[in-house]
Formats: sequence, structure tokens, C-alpha cells
Amino acid sequence: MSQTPVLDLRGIDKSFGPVRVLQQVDFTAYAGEVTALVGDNGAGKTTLVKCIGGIHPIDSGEYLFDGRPVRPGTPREAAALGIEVVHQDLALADNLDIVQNMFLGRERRRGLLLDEPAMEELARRTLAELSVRTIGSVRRKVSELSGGQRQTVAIARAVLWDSRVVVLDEPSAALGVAQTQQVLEIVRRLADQGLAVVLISHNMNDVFAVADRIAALYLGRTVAQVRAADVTHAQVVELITAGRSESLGITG
Ligand SMILES: Nc1ncnc2c1ncn2[C@@H]1O[C@H](COP(=O)(O)OP(=O)(O)OP(=O)(O)O)[C@@H](O)[C@H]1O
Repeated sequence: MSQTPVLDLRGIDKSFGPVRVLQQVDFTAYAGEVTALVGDNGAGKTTLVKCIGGIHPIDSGEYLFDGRPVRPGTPREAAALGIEVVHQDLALADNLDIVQNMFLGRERRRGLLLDEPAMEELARRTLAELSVRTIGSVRRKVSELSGGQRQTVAIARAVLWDSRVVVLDEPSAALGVAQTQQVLEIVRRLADQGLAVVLISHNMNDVFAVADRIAALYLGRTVAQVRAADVTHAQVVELITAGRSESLGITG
């Protein structure tokens, strides 16, 4: 494909002290596609995502955004590029309402005052574009929401800012079947709206339900970047657990 990836990381190394967590990792993600990032516990998925999102500086390697070299050094710098990460803990403030959470730290102001009507309207519109079902009033406290609704608010907060890339770290980890389904529908919709979506998941059903591409890490190394349509569940499980899939001709 001749299309330039939105995210293109090449030969990324990252160590914490003596521990080499990422070694020569390659990772690409394209606009309009869901790229699943898979790997066993400790494979380095979260670390890679934190490098992408500006939380961890990479030690070496190339980081291209729209084909241009970048080095986001903080989440704010990543956000300025249009990269948003929804972390596993969601980082929502329970005692605040949905609007306050969505604009936390990036509030809209009119003069000295907060522009509540504008924030409310934008929150409502963004949620309506995403939500499978209604989430109720945007003035509900986040503590009142279900797990799926909380995930929806966290995703809505991430896409509020003309984002180009949204990274979701295990969005369905704590959800039941119906809520997982809703979140997956949102994930698909984000890609259909033209975002590059990166989805970390351990659940092969979720991966195959929404992913266009699959990138597999094994012990901190990239072992495959493939189209989901070109591989089977069994092959991906083999990549995750053994770092190779004989039938793909990858030697690991
Ligand atoms: N700040 C840190 N200091 C030292 N080691 C770290 C640090 N962060 C992560 N690691 C180590 O790096 C390795 C990769 O961790 P990471 O959380 O990226 O894996 P993961 O693939 O996201 O795993 P999981 O699926 O369990 O979340 C692990 O061995 C972990 O102990």
C-alpha cells in the first residue's frame, strides 16, 4: 500500500535501567484502520504505548508522524500532534461530572469564566457521535456511570481534540459481554471516521472483531505486523505465546 502511515516507529529501543523492555520494535498504524497490538503479559505493549504517547522518551529509533520525524516528550506534546492515549485506569475524576472530565485541564473559557454552554454542547455532540446508547445527562457524575459508560467518556475525551491517533489500552478488560460489544462498536466507528486506532487487547475475539491489522510483540520485540484477514486465531496465539508462527514463515 502506498499510503503513508500516521504512526511509523522503526527500530525503537527502550530500557529501564538495565532492563531492555523494547528492542528494535517496529510499529505502524494507518488512518481509517484499527491496529491491534497484541502480546503476552510483559511483552512491552504498555511501554510502547507510553513511548507513542510521550510519557516515556525512547532511547533510540525513528518515530515518524505522517512521515515526519517527531519526538513527543510529554503527553501534551503528543496531544499537540493529535495523539491521545486512553490508559487502563481511564484517569477519570469520580467526583466530577462528564463535561468536567472531558475538558479536565483543557477547559474552554470565555474571558475569565468557563464557557459551560460550549463545553456542554461539544461534550453532548461528541458522545452522540460515539455512543451506541445514550449515556444520559452530560452533567451526571462519573461515579454514577457503568464501566462501559466510563470507557465511553474516556474515549470521548480523547477524540474531542481533532485527534488523529487514539490508543486504547485494554478497553474491555473490566467489561461484561454487552458493554464490550458497545466499546468495540465505538472502536470501529472511530476508525470509520478516519482516525488511526491502536487497540491493545488480550482477547482474540475482540481483536478479530474489529482489527484491520495486528502487530505482535514477544519479549519486547516485534514478531509480526500482518493484516488480520491474512491470519487465523491460532497463528496469532502462536505469535503471542511462542514469538513465532511457523505457518507464517516467521522464525521469531
Ligand atoms: N518503569 C519501569 N521500570 C522497570 N521495568 C519496567 C517499567 N515499566 C515496565 N517495565 C517492565 O517492562 C516489561 C514490559 O512491561 P509492559 O507493561 O510494557 O508490558 P505489557 O505487554 O503491557 O504487559 P501487560 O499485558 O501485563 O500489561 C515488563 O517486564 C515490566 O516489568
